[in-house]
Amino acid sequence: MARKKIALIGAGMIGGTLAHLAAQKELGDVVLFDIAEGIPEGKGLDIAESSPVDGYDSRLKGTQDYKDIADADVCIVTAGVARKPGMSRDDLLGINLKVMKSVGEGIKAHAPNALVICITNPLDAMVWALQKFSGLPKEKVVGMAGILDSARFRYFLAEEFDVSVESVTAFVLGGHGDTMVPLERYSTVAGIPLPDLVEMGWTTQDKINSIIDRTRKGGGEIVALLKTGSAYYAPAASAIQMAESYLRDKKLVVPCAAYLSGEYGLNDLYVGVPIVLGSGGCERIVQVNFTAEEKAMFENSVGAVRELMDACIKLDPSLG
Ligand SMILES: NC(=O)C1=CN([C@@H]2O[C@H](COP(=O)(O)OP(=O)(O)OC[C@H]3O[C@@H](n4cnc5c(N)ncnc54)[C@H](O)[C@@H]3O)[C@@H](O)[C@H]2O)C=CC1
Ligand SMILES: O=C([O-])CC(=O)C(=O)O
Repeated sequence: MARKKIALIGAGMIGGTLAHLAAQKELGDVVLFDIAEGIPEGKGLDIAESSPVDGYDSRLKGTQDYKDIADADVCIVTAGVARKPGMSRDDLLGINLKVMKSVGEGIKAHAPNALVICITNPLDAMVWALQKFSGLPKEKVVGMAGILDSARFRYFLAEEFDVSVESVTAFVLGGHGDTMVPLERYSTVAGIPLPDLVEMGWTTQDKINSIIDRTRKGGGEIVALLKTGSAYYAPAASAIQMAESYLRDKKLVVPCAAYLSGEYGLNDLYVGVPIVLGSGGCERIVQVNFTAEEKAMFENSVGAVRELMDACIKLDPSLG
C-alpha cells in the first residue's frame, strides 16, 4: 500500500517540528513547502539523515513549488509570521491573512482532497479565511488550538495534583485568545470533575483559578521566555495528534476550531468546540451543555472571534 502524504505549508519552527514528528511516527512521506529557499530543503535533509539512526522510512522533501504537494492526504498550515514579546496574536492578522490567500489557492489547485489543519494565528479567523480561500469542504478544514490549550491546562493540573498527565482530562473551548474558555466541570482527574476535587479538599478554588489564568496566558508565557518567537513543540504535537486521528480513523474527541452551521446557535464561523475527528474529517460537533456562566464566557469568546473576522472582511471584501 502506498504511503500517505503529509504536506507542511510553512517550514519554520512548528513546520520543522511537525516534519520530525510525522517522520518518526511514520505517518507518511513528508513534503515541506516554504517560500524561504533552502529552509525546507535543509530541514527535510537533516531529518532524513536522522532516519537511519532512529529507524524510520518516511521520505522527506523540501520545496518552493506547490506542485510537490500534489494529492497530499493532509496539509498542515503554519505559513505566516509568529508574534514576538509585546505583540498579541491579533497583531498578526494583516500579514497572515494575505498568506492564507496564497496558501488556500495552492491547496485548492494541488491537494483539494486533503484534510487541512490550520495553525497560523490568529487561529479562528485564519482557519475561517483559509476555508473560504481554498473552497475545500468545511468538514475537511479544521484549526488546531484547543488540544494545545487543553494540554497546557492538563499539564498545570497534573503538576498541582502531583499525578500523571495521563490521568488528567480537560476541555478548553472558544477562540484561541485571552477569552478562551477552560471548562472546570468538564475537566477531570481520573474522571472526577474539578469542582468535586475542590470539594474533596484535594485543591482549592484559588489554585484552580490561577491555573486557569495561566492557561489563558500560556502562549504569551512562552513568547516572553523565548523572545524570538512562539511555542512550537506542544503546538506541533497537538497538530500531529489531529493528523493521526484522521489518517488512522481513530475518531478522537478533541477540541478543535470547527465550522459551525447552527451548532451552539451559531453560523458561519470557526471556533473551538469538541469534535469527533476521523477519516471524514470533522465527523461530528459535540454540543456540550453550558451553565449560564460558561455560556456567557463562550459568547464573549465568540464575540472576539467575530471582531477578527470583521477585520478580515475589511481587508479582503471577497470574504464577506
Ligand atoms: N494555533 C496555535 O495554537 C498556534 C499557532 N501558532 C502560529 O503558527 C504560525 C507559525 O509559527 P512558527 O512556525 O513558530 O513561525 P515561523 O516564523 O518559525 O515559521 C513560519 C514560516 O512560514 C513561512 N512563510 C511565510 N509566508 C509564507 C507563504 N506565503 N507561504 C509559505 N510559507 C510562508 C516563513 O518563511 C516561515 O518559515 C504563527 O502564525 C504562530 O502565531 C503558534 C503556536 C500555536
Ligand atoms: O502565543 C502565541 O503567539 C502562539 C500560540 O498561539 C500559542 O502558543 O498558544
